[in-house]
Amino acid sequence: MRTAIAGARRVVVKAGSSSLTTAGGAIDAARIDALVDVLAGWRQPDGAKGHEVVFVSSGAIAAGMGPLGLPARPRDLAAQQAAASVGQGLLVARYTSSFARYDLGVGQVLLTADDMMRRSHHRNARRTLEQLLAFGIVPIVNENDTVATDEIRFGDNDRLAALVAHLVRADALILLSDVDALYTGDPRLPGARRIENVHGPADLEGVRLGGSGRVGTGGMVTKVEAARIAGVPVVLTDAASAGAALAGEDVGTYFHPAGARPSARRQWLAHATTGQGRLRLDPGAVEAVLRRGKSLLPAGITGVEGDFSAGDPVDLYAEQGGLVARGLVNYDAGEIPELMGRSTRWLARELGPEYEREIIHRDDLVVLAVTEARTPAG
Ligand SMILES: Nc1ncnc2c1ncn2[C@@H]1O[C@H](COP(=O)(O)OP(=O)(O)O)[C@@H](O)[C@H]1O
Ligand SMILES: N[C@@H](CCC(=O)OP(=O)(O)O)C(=O)O
Repeated sequence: MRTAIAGARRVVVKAGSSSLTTAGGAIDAARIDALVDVLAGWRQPDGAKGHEVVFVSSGAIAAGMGPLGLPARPRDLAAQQAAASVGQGLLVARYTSSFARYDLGVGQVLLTADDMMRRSHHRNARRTLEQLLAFGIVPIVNENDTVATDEIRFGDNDRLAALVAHLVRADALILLSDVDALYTGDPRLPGARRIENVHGPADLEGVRLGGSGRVGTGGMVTKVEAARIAGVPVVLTDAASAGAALAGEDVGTYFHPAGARPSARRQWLAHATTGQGRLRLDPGAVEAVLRRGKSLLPAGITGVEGDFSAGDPVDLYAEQGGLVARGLVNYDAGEIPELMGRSTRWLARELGPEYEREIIHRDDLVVLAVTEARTPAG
């Protein structure tokens, strides 16, 4: 029995395109109803409130294929977006009537990677989701496919689901695919064995994470990555096992979270943002940030790259080494060269007391690497 799942009060459940649509590019109404039966049953056990579910649903592009007469999942972005536009409406209409069988309302929430990255959008999305849950609504989340460009798209919904789990501080994440577990290799090939538990990267050594199926994207790679960043217990299984997974039964693959859950702010910084520039750190600063949990001061900076503004996330690199950390910077890129290598006391005396502040405060820093960043002197 997986007690962390059985005892969860708020879960994010994500279903892939392959679990929701038919080969012909239409919504699979029977499978949607079966899934909604499970979610509604879990959401209101014996009519009691207190269980909350946020549902991340893929399938917009796949559901739009049939109505548009597309024989296969389109490859070009404009056609994908057109299909998603048609399919998303059909999907939500289907969820609305399916959940209505249980007197449950649904609310559509469409998010972009950019919404996840911008702190104000992120906060706003959290408020909306919390409010929907407080109203007893089941939020149905998908990527806002029609506005996302290729460069900034999630593409698959696995990472989006992990970020939504952070956003709503869920207790667990359930990823539903067309395969009932992670296997040692593509289960369509002979010899593949089910992996029951993943405690860390060592359990994935030698595992072949093959490509995706007929209509999905990303295959197992994005699911394993989502499980790594979720910060909460994750079960990967198929839609037919959703009820058993929510009950904490031994189905699918259970990814155990690594260590204590980081703060919401650090989870956001590490997984939802991308660095808008780089700062190079001398060995002493690497050591201070990496091992002593200190703020980054101007004295430890040896280089600045990129064009960022105060408040942006920037990546911190060792002088000749790898990525060390990411943080929200307190200065514009153009201001940093004259501060680099100076003590805060010198800066306050020469430039004024407002220059006494750190480049990045330790509360706004998240460590991203431990070993590679060690410098010879570090
Ligand atoms: N090691 C593996 N374990 C399980 N499934 C795998 C593995 N390698 C490749 N796959 C394939 O990944 C597919 C699921 O990925 P995908 O189509 O992206 O799903 P979804 O649409 O549910 O997000 C499965 O159909 C399976 O054939
Ligand atoms: N936002 C897209 C998701 C794309 C996709 O294929 O995702 P998935 O099936 O989860 O790998 C859609 O709704 O079609």
